[in-house]
Amino acid sequence: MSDSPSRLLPVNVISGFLGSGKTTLLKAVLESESYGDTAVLINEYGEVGFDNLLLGKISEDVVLLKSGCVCCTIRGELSEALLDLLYQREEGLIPPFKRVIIETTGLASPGPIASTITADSTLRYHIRPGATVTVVDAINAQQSQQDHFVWAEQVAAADKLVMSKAEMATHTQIEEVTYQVQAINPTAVLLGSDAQAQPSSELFEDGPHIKCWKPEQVQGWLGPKHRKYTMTENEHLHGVQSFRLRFQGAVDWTCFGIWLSMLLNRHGRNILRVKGVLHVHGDPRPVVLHGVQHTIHPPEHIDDWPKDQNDSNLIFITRGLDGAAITSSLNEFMSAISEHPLPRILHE
Ligand SMILES: Nc1nc2c(ncn2[C@@H]2O[C@H](COP(=O)(O)OP(=O)(O)OP(=O)(O)O)[C@@H](O)[C@H]2O)c(=O)[nH]1
Repeated sequence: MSDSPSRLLPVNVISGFLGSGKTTLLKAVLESESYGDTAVLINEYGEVGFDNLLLGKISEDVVLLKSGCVCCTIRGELSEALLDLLYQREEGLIPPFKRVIIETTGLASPGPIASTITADSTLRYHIRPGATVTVVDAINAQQSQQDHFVWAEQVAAADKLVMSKAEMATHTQIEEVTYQVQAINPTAVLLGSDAQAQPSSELFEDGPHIKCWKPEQVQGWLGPKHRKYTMTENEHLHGVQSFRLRFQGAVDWTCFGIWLSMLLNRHGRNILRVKGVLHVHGDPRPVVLHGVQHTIHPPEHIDDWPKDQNDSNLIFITRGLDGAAITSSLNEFMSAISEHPLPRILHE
């Protein structure tokens, strides 16, 4: 294959802080006719990949990267996964594809993905960095910028920015978030929720950063207020941990919902993300639950349990709160108020 830029396959990135709406965007992209020939890599932080369950019926060939962060701890695995996709395509083992989309973890800085591609002596003759689309959560942008430096890196590295959850935000919040992201990245096009619900064929068109991205440049884009850009391995993961709650037995939904609302109300700043599937009393279908900082999104049903199992699994990504404390709080609360037999709750 020639290495002229137009012949190289673009590797596009969907970035955005935890719970901002990356998978929601990816799902819409994969449903759109413009993106039928796309290979997908998903990188999740935490032990259990979950996004592929939600995407399962749309794209059964999704490749899950190992738990860890694609911008630092598993860069080698990213190269291998890309090489493997190219090999399978060449051998006709998977349908031909014209682009790759990587959904990063909400804690990853997207920039190093481009360096991973261009530094690899094989990859760089077949693929090239494509556009980065960063999803910005209108409700949580301010808190996330204040608490997590990587939020600004994600915004700075974007060719396009998509503002999610605008319909949940006030007019003032939207204006503030617009100002906030344009101050960091004035050249990126800022798109609204429409772009997330119905992504256009231009969404991943090459943008201003593609030909010139270098990690040090992020410092320039972020301006003097921000600390010097010195990404060390795992630095941005400092203090962040993930664990999984597993329930043996059905859950009392009302009781669980009250507990979770109280928990996020009190500790939402340090509960960066909760997501998972619950088996609730009296409902044969799995209930999908999403919590993002102080917000609990409306639960959704999916049709089937994966692989004939119906265990509830919830992944927590927290800062300074451990699994034992949260499990014990849930056990105590459920024992005190639930009228149903209690499930056995384990954290792993
Ligand atoms: N109301 C509303 N909800 C949204 C929007 N975008 C995403 N959500 C909800 O936000 C929650 C998290 O969305 P995801 O797409 O899973 O977010 P994510 O960025 O992939 O999450 P992580 O991979 O865990 O970082 C889900 O309940 C979505 O339905 C939006 O524009 N409006």
